[in-house]
Amino acid sequence: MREMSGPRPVVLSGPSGAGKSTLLKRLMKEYEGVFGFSVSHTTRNPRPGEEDGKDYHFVTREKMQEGIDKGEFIENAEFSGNMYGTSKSSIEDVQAQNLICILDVDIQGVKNIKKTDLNPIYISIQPPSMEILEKRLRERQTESEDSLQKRLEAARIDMELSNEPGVFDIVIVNDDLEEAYEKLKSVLIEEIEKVQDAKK
Ligand SMILES: Nc1nc2c(ncn2[C@@H]2O[C@H](COP(=O)(O)OP(=O)(O)O)[C@@H](O)[C@H]2O)c(=O)[nH]1
Ligand SMILES: Nc1ncnc2c1ncn2[C@@H]1O[C@H](COP(=O)(O)OP(=O)(O)O)[C@@H](O)[C@H]1O
Repeated sequence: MREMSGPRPVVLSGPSGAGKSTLLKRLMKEYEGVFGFSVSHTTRNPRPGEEDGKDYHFVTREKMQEGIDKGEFIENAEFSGNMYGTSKSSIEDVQAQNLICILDVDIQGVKNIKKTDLNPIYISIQPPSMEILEKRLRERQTESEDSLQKRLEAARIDMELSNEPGVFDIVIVNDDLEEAYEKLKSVLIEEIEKVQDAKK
């Protein structure tokens, strides 16, 4: 599946509420025509403002399981009571355009992608502390209390595993947003310039 000459994909992971989407949206806006987002499938309900086919492919459990059984996914996981997964075509669609494919997956996704030949750059976005993470998740106002607690529980596991050596190429602590964004850019600038040069 990996095009040897194409740009290396990027996996962004880290606790829910760490700031992955915020950083990603900014990156994709600043470097239009450089990145392509791998649109995952999920069984969770769309949030206000989320678009089907853009943020996620919103599907039923039955539909998702059917795709998994057919071998259409490179990885899938259960997170906070819902199914999430990366389909092969979501990555191929981006790679066919010679863009840097960005995947936003949880820690189970990271472990399973390591078993494939995708060979991405692995980046973990971490919150400064559990307290700040909880505050940001509450202020985002997207989760029920139950869903919030499940995310915090998963965050504890994520924060432990992410500190193990060799799991991530880089761990970025998202305290000050500007600083975190600059760090993310500096990690990716080499790949960004390759794509920009190829277009000239
Ligand atoms: N393994 C895996 N995890 C995913 C996928 N898509 C999203 N996730 C992860 O699922 C978790 C929940 O995502 P979401 O419901 O959008 O909530 P949010 O992270 O709080 O905005 C996050 O950790 C995502 O990184 C996927 O295709 N595979
Ligand atoms: N550095 C930061 N300082 C303060 N708030 C932030 C920062 N980064 C993100 N946020 C806010 O925290 C919340 C969670 O960020 P989000 O990007 O949705 O996280 P994720 O995609 O990792 O779940 C959002 O409301 C976002 O606006």
